[in-house]
Amino acid sequence: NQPLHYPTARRDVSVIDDYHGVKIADPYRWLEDPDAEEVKEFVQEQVTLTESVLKTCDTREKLREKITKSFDHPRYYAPFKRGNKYFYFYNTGLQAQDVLYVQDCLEGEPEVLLDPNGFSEDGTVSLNTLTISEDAKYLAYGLSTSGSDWITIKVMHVENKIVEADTLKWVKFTSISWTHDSKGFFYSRYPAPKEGENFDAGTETDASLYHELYYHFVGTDQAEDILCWRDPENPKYMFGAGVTDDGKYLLLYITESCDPVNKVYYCDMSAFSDGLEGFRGRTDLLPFVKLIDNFDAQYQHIANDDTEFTFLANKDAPKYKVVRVDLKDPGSWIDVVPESEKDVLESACAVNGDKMIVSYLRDVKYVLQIRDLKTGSLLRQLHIDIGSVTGISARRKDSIVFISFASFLTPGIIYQCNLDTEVPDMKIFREITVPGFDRTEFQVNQVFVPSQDGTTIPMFIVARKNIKLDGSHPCLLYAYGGFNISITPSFSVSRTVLTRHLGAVFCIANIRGGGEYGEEWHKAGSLARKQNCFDDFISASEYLVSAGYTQPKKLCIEGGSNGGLLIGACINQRPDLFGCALAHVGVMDMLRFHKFTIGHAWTSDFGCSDKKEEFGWLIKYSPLHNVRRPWEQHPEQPTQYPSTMLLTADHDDRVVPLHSLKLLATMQHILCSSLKNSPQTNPIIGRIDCKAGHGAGRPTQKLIDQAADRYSFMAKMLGASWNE
Ligand SMILES: O=C(NCC(=O)N1CCC[C@H]1C(=O)O)OCc1ccccc1
Repeated sequence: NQPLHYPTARRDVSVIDDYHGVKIADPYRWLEDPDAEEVKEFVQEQVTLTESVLKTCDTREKLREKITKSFDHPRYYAPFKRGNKYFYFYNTGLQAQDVLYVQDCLEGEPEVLLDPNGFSEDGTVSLNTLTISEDAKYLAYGLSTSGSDWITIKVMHVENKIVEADTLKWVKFTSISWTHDSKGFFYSRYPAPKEGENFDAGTETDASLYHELYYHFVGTDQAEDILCWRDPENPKYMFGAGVTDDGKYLLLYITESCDPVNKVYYCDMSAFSDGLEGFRGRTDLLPFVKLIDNFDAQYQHIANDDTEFTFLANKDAPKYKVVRVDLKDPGSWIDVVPESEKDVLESACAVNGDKMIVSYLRDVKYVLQIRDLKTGSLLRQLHIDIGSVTGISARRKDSIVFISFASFLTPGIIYQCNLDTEVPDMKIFREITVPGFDRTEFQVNQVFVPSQDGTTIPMFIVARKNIKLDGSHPCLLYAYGGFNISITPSFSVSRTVLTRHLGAVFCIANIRGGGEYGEEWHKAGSLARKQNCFDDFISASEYLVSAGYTQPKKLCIEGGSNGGLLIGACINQRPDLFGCALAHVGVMDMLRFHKFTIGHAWTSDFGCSDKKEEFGWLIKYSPLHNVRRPWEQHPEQPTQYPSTMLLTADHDDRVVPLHSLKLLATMQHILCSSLKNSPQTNPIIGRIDCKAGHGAGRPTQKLIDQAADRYSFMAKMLGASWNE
């Protein structure tokens, strides 16, 4: 490929920070201001460069066509019952956003209740959250614009579909929970950010601090909302509230980071003679009792029978367990379902009055059981194939529950399970089929790969049947590795097109930092041990080469967000091991991430450069600070960085675009532009989207276009050929 003309970005060598005595230059600091003309020019130049490269990727239009065709199939989501109505989301195939339907019974005539596609021409307004009142009288929903985390809450009257005047602004990271009198709901918000002229919510990078819990009465202005809780002494604290099934208690969850730990306070609302009316206009907060007032563990409410509360918890149980406490005797906790030796207790949901559906993760595959809510004893194993339970739609009062399932070769099945019958049947309620996808052509296997320190890392490998292990296959390896998040089997439309038409092998490595084996696995890939994530991913890559699936120049690695950090760190540490790298919305400046939007909440996995010891961890792998010329590092075997695409978007206020912009400028400077005949001939480019964010709510067309761009780039750089 002909040498590219990279834009030259100004280097402000005067910006030098002192971290505990260590001087660190940050010449692209100016790229941190999204409103600066110079930054907009930098972005535009990168967009032009990237478009010039993508034009040469000759599978781009074929991929766009095939992915569009594959996407064009009806997609149902599990129904959920509220009051005496059923609700469900459905997409005919290529609709930008899924549509909410309502019906009087499962066989009833469905009606469109809420169609987010009507909120914008280009589908960039999405439904971020939705909660229906207990009697199904009202629907409260949060709309997000251009993929930003900011939402605006609206209220709709379900019966006549009239949207009330209520408009709640500056809401972010919230649950919505109605009081059972349907007079209003609890929600969380931030103070309004300073709105300069033409303020474009979601492009600002200000830190999100001082979260507050409010109660909104339907039919009133937000200004009259009742402030229920806040904690100005702890600006990082975040508040989530939920009304218990009996309508009696308000549970307040307090978190201060992304660690699976939270405080639990409760308020007995039955003590209020007239609901929250009595609190109108008052300035004191709601009277909460502090059940758990520390961050030692995570507690998630499952059910309560008056003062007897059942929680899913990880207190002294890194693989989680079900516990119970009586509010009258808050010191004595009992185990209802003890922690399992091997399996991670992933979820527990009270159903059919006296039962609970629990899901376990066993070597990254799901196990589903019905247990007695009181005693925890096992009643029934629900058989499911290798794959993921992607949703359990059930309430304690329901005897009919819906279980959503998907896997690498199963686009989606919704099972209907009647818990009243002796043997609960798992009947197929809906099944998603993808045009042109024939599962019999593919095989999935799971291997366990030793990492550098001997830890075995699970990896799923999806390939066409009977491929020769001759190292000839283009291979796409994906991982995440953080925040206690488990990457379990899922179906991907674009991936099926890659395996079908480019002969690609697709792999997911369940590296440390995730939740695959519980809290120990998460901690083993965090803080001082974050390097384990990179070691695991490199070992997984080396396995794919040594086992004959692929070879370095045919191996593409991909990850997003914390997974984008993974990609950035790995191409710095082993530029020789990969032919292509795709890093989505990566956290790339590990010394400054905590200063922007919600980044301060991530110090639980990363640490913080404000602390000397933690600065020592971060400076060693921070992508932005570890770009070096491989041909200078190892003159004996001249190598270069893989072809690299950094993807970001202007309204990403989860991981602000400055991370990718600063890394892009740094890589292009060090590796590409500043040397005349630089050995770096593999392109280093950025795909910067507009009216788009971190990922949630992305409209179908943008999903397709991005997939066509990144995978046609991959195909060209790996030399993969198209077979019809
Ligand atoms: O920040 C996150 N989640 C973590 C997240 O989005 N991360 C963590 C690292 C970068 C990015 C990612 O990997 O998607 O969600 C916001 C939130 C809500 C409630 C309490 C705390 C925080």
